[in-house]
Order: sequence, then C-alpha cells, then structure tokens
Amino acid sequence: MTDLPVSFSDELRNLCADDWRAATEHRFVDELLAGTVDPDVMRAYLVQDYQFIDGFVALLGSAIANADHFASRLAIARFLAMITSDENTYFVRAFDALGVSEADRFAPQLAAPTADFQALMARATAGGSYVRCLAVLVVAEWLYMSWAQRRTGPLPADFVHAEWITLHDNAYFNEVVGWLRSELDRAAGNASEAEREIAAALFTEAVALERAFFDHLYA
Ligand SMILES: Cc1ncc(CN)c(N)n1
Repeated sequence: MTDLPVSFSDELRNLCADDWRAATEHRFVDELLAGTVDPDVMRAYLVQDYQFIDGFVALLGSAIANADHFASRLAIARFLAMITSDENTYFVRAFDALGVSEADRFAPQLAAPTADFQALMARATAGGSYVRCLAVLVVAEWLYMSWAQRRTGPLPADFVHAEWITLHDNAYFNEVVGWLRSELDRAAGNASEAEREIAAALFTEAVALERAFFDHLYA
C-alpha cells in the first residue's frame, strides 16, 4: 500500500510538534476543561486574549482582501461575523461576570506573548498574501479546536469556562477549521517556494506563541 501524501498543513504541524503538544496539553487547558481555572488566571487570560482578538479581526479582513475567489471571501466573512458577534459578546459577558474594569477591557498592559502575537498578526495582515494570512489563521483555530476536542467529561458548570470550550468545539467551528486547512493546502500549492517558506515560518512562530500565551499565565 502506498502512503497518502502529507498535506502542507500536516507537514507544518509536524515541524512544530513539541510546541503544538505543549500548548494543546497545557495546564491551562486541563484546568479549563475541568472547570477549575483560578478566576484570577481566567481574568488575566481573557483580558490578554481580547487584545489578541483585535488583531485577529484585522487578519481576517486581510484574508478576505487577499483571497483568490469570491467563495473564499464569503466563507471568511461568515466566520468573521461569528467572531464579531457570538465571540465578542462572550467576552463582554465574561468580563461582567469576572468584574473586569473598562481599562482592562480596552487598554490593558500587554503581556509579552500578546504583544508578540499582535506583531506577528500585523506582519501577516500587511503581507498582501493569502497564504501568509491562512498560515496564522489555521494555527489559531486548529490548535484551539484540538485542545477543545480533548474534553471527555461534561462541560464545566460556569459559562465562562463552558462557552470558551464550546466556541472552539462545535459543528460550525470544526467545519471552518477543516475548510481553513484545505484553503491553506490549496493556496500553498499555488504559491512560490519562497512564499511557502514565509508561510511555514509564520506557522511555526504562531504555534510557539500559542504555547507562550498559556505559559505566561503561570509565570
Ligand atoms: C491566542 C489565541 N489563539 C487562538 C484563539 C482562537 N481564536 C484565541 N482566541 N486566542
């Protein structure tokens, strides 16, 4: 039997398997799935992540602008609509529940991994390249789906924990992740070797930053 060819997205994930595993099996993930994250840790995480979301929305906008098909633009725009509605209102409700101040919602002091992630997304956003945007988008959503799918028990009782899990493991989200991966594989197939190398570097840097983003919560 001949082996199936490895897709570009699988190849990239294999390149950074250690960081991928460390992030998806992180202490924060274990505690989130068990519903036992310390409220101070959850607050710190969500405050930093809201600043990540800002750059992420800009990155989705760039993917829409640089996509090579109308159908791709439509699919990304639908996903962007989910982020700016259901996901954004989750943050607002979670901030209310956790007593997060206005200053921390909109202008917190950035942790180093947050600032580094913003810089990475800004580079991908400004690159004028669909494959570069996709490389970072695929990490952000595939890695999150991977940890959310590790859940074997019931959802935690607290909505702050439960909804953050279900936002990253539901039928629509899982379909988006599969689609983003297939778009990355397709766009990489149409890109030059130099573009593929840039996309691979963005991908591996993003995986390392996902790990650092969780690590800093316990530093
Ligand atoms: C840092 C980070 N990476 C990914 C995701 C999933 N959208 C997120 N909310 N935050």
